[in-house]
Amino acid sequence: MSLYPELKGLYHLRETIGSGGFAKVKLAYHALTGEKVAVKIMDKRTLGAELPRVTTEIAAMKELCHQHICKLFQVIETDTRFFLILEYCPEGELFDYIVSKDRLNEAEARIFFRQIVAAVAYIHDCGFAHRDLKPENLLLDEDQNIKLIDFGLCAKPKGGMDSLLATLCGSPAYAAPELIAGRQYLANLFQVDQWSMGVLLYALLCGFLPFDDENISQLYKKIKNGTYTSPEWLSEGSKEIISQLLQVDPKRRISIPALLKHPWLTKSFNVPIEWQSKYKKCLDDDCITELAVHHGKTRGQMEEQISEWKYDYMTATYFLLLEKKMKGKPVRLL
Ligand SMILES: CN(C)C[C@H]1CC[C@H](N2C(=O)N(C)Cc3cnc4ccc(-c5cc(Cl)c(O)c(Cl)c5)nc4c32)CC1
Repeated sequence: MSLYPELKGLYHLRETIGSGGFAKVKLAYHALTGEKVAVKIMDKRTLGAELPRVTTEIAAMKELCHQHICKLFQVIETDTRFFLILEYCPEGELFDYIVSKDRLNEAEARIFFRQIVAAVAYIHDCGFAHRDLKPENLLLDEDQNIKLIDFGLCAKPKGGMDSLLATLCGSPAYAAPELIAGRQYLANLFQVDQWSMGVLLYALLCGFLPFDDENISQLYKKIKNGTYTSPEWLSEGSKEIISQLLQVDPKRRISIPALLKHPWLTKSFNVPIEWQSKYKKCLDDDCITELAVHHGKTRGQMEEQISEWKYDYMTATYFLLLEKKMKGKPVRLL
């Protein structure tokens, strides 16, 4: 009797590979392709007040499709549980990688940080702010590429623009000055990710945090004043980009467009960061053909069904066939 009958025949569950907060993450094999996936299992009873984080994460991940963001393949909801079927990242957390190497040299930190900036540029372009960027939320795939996870705290401020304007139309007399500032208020919501990337880059290059203190109010004081020290091994270039990210005033903090072409990031690459998604908008013919043959449907019927993006088993099978193709494996269902 399988513990999770909802997965029977669809996914072959293996060991637990991690747990975080209100979730357990297990390795599994997608039955039709044999591809490895990560299954994030959450029990609705223990979620309680955290439930909105799950619906936020699912809604956000359904809209995000990028080479440096952990892909959501399928959502299974029962009356007691959520199952998120996710892209498997065998090399685990970037956090553990930094700890294992004490700290990274500039060249290695640059490779990782370019991928992190690309992922953040993409989610900002999609209208989302992640708001929880840290090494624990950056995983590594089999080629040591960055995969951003955990969208439970992300916000879609642009979506908030309407409610922002509604507030002003409603009772402007009670609206705070930053609400009236409107555009600037929204821009600042996105700037929080730049600050976190500054802390991230510092951690990559130093192996410890710029702002740290056992006493939480001392820690807040350091953050609010932006006071941190730079170890002697940091180059002038590294110190300069970190200081542009760790600007206390969000208006003075470097913007994503400026970051994408910053000399510290383009050094030895000599090209601005290619942040756009490498996934094509149109459907992949080989995958559609293989799915149509396997399900005894026409290509047209298959394209119509996939285009509904129901995040059901069919969506997962399409994405995993595409993963196989991108890894140079045969586009075949078992
Ligand atoms: C401490 N964290 C907040 C949670 C921790 C849970 C295990 C996970 N993991 C590991 O710790 N390995 C060691 C292996 C591993 C392999 N592939 C994974 C693929 C996806 C995810 C994942 C986990 C969560 Cl909580 C998500 O929200 C999303 Cl969108 C994705 N975790 C994976 C994962 C890393 C993060």
